[in-house]
Amino acid sequence: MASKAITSAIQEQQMKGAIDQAIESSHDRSPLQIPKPTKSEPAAPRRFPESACHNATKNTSTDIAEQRPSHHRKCSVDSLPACINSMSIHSSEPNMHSLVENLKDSIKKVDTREIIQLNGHKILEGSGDQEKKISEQNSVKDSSASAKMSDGTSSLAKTSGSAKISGRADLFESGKSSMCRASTSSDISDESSCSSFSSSINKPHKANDSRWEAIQVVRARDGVLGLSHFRLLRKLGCGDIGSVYLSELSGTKCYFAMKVMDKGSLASRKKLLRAQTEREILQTLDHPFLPTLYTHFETDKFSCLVMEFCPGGDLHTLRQRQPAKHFTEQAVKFYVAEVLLALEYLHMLGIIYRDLKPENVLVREDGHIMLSDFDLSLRCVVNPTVIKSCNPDSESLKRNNNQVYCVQPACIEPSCIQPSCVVPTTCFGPRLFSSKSKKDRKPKLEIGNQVNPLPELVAEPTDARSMSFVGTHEYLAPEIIKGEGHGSAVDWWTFGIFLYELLFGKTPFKGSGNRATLFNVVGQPLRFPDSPMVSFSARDLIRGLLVKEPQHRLAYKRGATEIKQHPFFEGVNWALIRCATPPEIPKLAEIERAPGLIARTAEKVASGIDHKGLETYLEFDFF
Ligand SMILES: Nc1ncnc2c1ncn2[C@@H]1O[C@H](COP(=O)(O)OP(=O)(O)OP(=O)(O)O)[C@@H](O)[C@H]1O
Repeated sequence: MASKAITSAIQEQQMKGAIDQAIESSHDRSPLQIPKPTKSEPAAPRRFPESACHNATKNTSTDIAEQRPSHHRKCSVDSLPACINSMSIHSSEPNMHSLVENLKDSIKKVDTREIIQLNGHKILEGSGDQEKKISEQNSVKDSSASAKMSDGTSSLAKTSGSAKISGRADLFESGKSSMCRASTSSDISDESSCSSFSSSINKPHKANDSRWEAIQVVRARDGVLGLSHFRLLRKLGCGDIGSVYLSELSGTKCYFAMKVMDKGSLASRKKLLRAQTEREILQTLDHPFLPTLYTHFETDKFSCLVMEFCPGGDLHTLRQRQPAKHFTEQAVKFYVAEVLLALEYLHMLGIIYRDLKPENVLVREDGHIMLSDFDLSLRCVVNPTVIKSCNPDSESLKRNNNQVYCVQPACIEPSCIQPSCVVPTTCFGPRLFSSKSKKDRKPKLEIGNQVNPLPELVAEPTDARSMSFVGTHEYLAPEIIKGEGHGSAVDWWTFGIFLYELLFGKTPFKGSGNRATLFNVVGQPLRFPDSPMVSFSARDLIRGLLVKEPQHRLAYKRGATEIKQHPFFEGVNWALIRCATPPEIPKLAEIERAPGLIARTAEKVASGIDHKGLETYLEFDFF
C-alpha cells in the first residue's frame, strides 16, 4: 500500500508540470495541442499554453445522434521523431519479394522532402516559428540503418540550407513531382497529370470501381478535373482544416466526399503542413479499409480532396443508436478486426495513425469500415521484411523478435482480396466467425491463420519516436501524456480504448474534466463496469493493450500479429474479412436524402459551370 502511494505521489509530481498546463478544453474529446520540445528540453514534461487548442467549427451533419463537437477540434504539436528499421528480406519466396518491393515503392511515395538528416540528427522544418532541430540520439543508437520520417504535424522541410539530404531522399525527388502540387498560378492541379496517380494500376483495390472509371472518362474528355465538375449536395461535416461535402461528379450519379480547405485560412492558422500531410498520406493508400483519394485539385482559394463517400456515418454515431449505446460483442469483433487490418497496413507504410477513435471510423456503403483523418499521423520509413513464418517457431522469427514486428499481409496482397469482387459477401459470412464448437477446434497454432498459414512480414515502425502531444484526451497513451516520446505502440493503446468504448459505451479513464482524464490515464488502474457482460477474452485483450508501459503492451514487439492471435479473434478469417457480412449496412436513402440548400445553391452555380460562382458559394459557406 505504502509503495503504491509513493508511486502515485511520484507520478503525480511528474505529471504536474505537464498536466497543470494541459489544455482544459471545453470539449472532452478534443485533440490536444502542446508546444513541441526544443533540443534543450528533450523529453521533459512540457508547458501547455491554454490558447494552444483551436476551437473548430461544429459538425453540421444532421444525422448525428449526439453531437460531439470536440472531435472536430484538432490540435497538435510538432514532434521529435526518429525511425529506425534494420530490415531485409529473409524469405526466398518470389511473391513475398515482390510484395515487399511493392510496399517499398508505396513507402517511397510518402513524400520525404521534409526529412533532412544531419549527423544523426533529423531536422524537421515546419512552418514559421515551429521550425525545430531535433536530436534523436536515443533512437539511433540501436541501428545503423537509415530511416527517415516526418511528423504529420511538421512535415514540410526545406531542401536547402546546411543540412544534407539523405541519399534516399533523392529518390523522393521523383515522388515530389508525382505529388503534383499546384503551381500558384494554376487554377487547377488535378492528379491526372501525375504519373503515380493517373490510373488504378498502382492501386489494385480501385479495379472495377465505377467511380474511378467515371473520373477517368471526365479526364479523358476535359483534361483535368476541377470544382466545376462537381455538384455539392450537402455538407457532411466540418473538421479543423476543412469542410466535407457530399458531391456528385456531375451527370454521373457517382458520389464522393469532397474535403474543401480554404488555403488562406490554412496558411494563417499554420495548418498548411497538416493538410499536406493528410493529402500525401491519402495519395499513398490503397487498402479496402482506408480512404481512396480519387483526385485532388486546387483553385485560387481552395484545396479539394475527392474521396470515397461513406454513407453510414461514423462509429460514434452508430454506437449512439445501439440499444444501451454499445455494440454487441460480435459487432465489435467485426469493427475492431477491420480497424486492426487498417492499422497494420498503415504501420507497414511507416504511418503511425495516432488518432483512432470511433468518430474517425466511417461506415462505407457496404457496411465495412473506413479509417479516416490522417492529419495527425506520423510518417516514417520502414522496410518491410518477410520472415517466412508459417512456423511461428522459425529461427528467423526468433532472431528478429527483438527488433522487428511481424505482420501478416492478409489484406494487402491483391490476390487475397479479389474474390470479393465476384462473390456476394454473405457467402463468406459464416467463415468470418468460426461456428465450430470448442472441442472441434484445432490447436491454437494451427488456427492462427485458418486459410493457409500466411508468411509473416516484418514491417512495424518499432523505433519511431515522436515527442508530439497529439490525440484526444480520453484516447491519449500514457507515454504521450508523460512526454516520454512515443512510437507505434500508441496505436495499440488507442486500439484498446477503442475496443473498450465500443463494448462498454464509454472510455475507461474519462474523468470529470480533461485534467482528471489525463491523470486517470497515467495513474488509475483499468477497471471494467459490471454491465454489460463482456467475455473474458475481450477483457483480457483490453488488459493486454491498456498496459501503461508501452514496452509491456501487447503488440509492442510483433505488432498486429500479436493482436490477431489473441483468443478474442479466434475464428476470424483475416484474409477474407472483407467478404464477411457486416453488422449493419447503411440504407441507400442516406445518399438520396433531400439535398437541401447546398444542393440548390450548388446546382444553380454548377449548372452554368460557373466555377467562380461555386467558389463564391464556398467562400460564403466557410465564414
Ligand atoms: N469520406 C467521408 N464520407 C462521409 N463523411 C465524411 C467523410 N469524410 C469526412 N466525413 C464527415 O465530415 C466530417 C469532417 O471530416 P474531417 O476529416 O474534415 O474532420 P475531422 O474528422 O473532424 O478531422 P480534422 O479535424 O482533422 O479535419 C467527419 O466528421 C465526417 O462526419
